Amino acid sequence: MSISAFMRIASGMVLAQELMTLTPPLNDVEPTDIHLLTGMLDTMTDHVFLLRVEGERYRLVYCNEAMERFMNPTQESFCGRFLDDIVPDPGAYQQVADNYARARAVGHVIRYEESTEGFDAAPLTFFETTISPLVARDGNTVYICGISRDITARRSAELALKQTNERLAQQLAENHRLHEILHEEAIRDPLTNLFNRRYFLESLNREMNLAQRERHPVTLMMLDIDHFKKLNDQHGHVVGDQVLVEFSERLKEGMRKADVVCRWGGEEFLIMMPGLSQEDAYRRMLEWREINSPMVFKVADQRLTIRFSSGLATAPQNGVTADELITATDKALYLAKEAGRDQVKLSG
Ligand SMILES: Nc1nc2c(ncn2[C@@H]2O[C@H](COP(=O)(O)OP(=O)(O)OP(=O)(O)O)[C@@H](O)[C@H]2O)c(=O)[nH]1
Repeated sequence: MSISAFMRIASGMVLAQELMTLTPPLNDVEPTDIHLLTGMLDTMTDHVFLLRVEGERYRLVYCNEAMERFMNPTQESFCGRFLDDIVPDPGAYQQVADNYARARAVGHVIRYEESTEGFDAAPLTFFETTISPLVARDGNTVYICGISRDITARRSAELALKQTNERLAQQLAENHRLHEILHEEAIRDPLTNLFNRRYFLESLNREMNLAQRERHPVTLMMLDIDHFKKLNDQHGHVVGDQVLVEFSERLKEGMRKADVVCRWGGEEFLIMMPGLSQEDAYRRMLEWREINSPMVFKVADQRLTIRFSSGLATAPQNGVTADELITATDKALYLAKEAGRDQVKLSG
């Protein structure tokens, strides 16, 4: 007979003796029942153990073969040792002891997850453990019996799944961010960051339909920097670009949130003002001009002064489609240019 087989039989006998000599007795248990039981327990892959309660300490009096092999590969004597000796790490021991105290307090089976972190000579493994207090007739808990199932593989799979999910969530957020950037780039003019022509036309068509249904006005205003070619010729294209950027900023600052400000092309800007009558839009434009015309910039140590012309047209009186309204606005702007520039003209 091998040493380990002998030890298993001895362990069964120890358990039988343990349970039979209890005062007061645990139950009407026969030694043959115990041998049968330990034989069965040794066929299990789960860890089965029995701890005797000795004051505040727990002494391991039985563990099945699977647990013995796992915890004690050197085959040194394992049963009979106190738990605080088997689990030397105070934090890890406290966790185990807390669970036992909880089971003793509630007086029935409890289940929890634990790991071998802080255990002596055991590889890091995760267990799902079920323990039960065995209570003697006098009401005292004399044993804690338990069964631990190795859930390391499940835990690893769960962890891998969690990590995969986190990665996917990150990827999704990144895709969303890129999508937003692409969308922004698709609707904005790269130099001035104002809305581009395509976005403006989409918005205007939508707004015109809504305005028709709800019977509210939509006013368009077109602005064009006067003699911009001259500015470019005198100061260079780069300075011209800076003027366009600065002019766009001031334009945005002066408009309402609901207004759509667009770079229509070159040095031409188009603004949609939903719900604003021509009179109100005109008044606002004059107020804005008071502050901003002439517009003075300091670009590359030079003081530049620009002036601009604008035209206003309002739906429905100057046009009921987007095309009609833009044409009317363009004509009003042309009138302003024809009249000597640096002014606002109304359509019709
Ligand atoms: N710097 C710069 N210049 C531009 C840009 N787009 C168009 N332009 C210039 O804007 C100028 C527009 O000139 P014109 O259409 O003759 O208009 P203008 O000189 O402002 O004359 P009026 O509008 O009649 O007052 C041209 O010289 C274009 O090259 C741009 O993105 N950057």
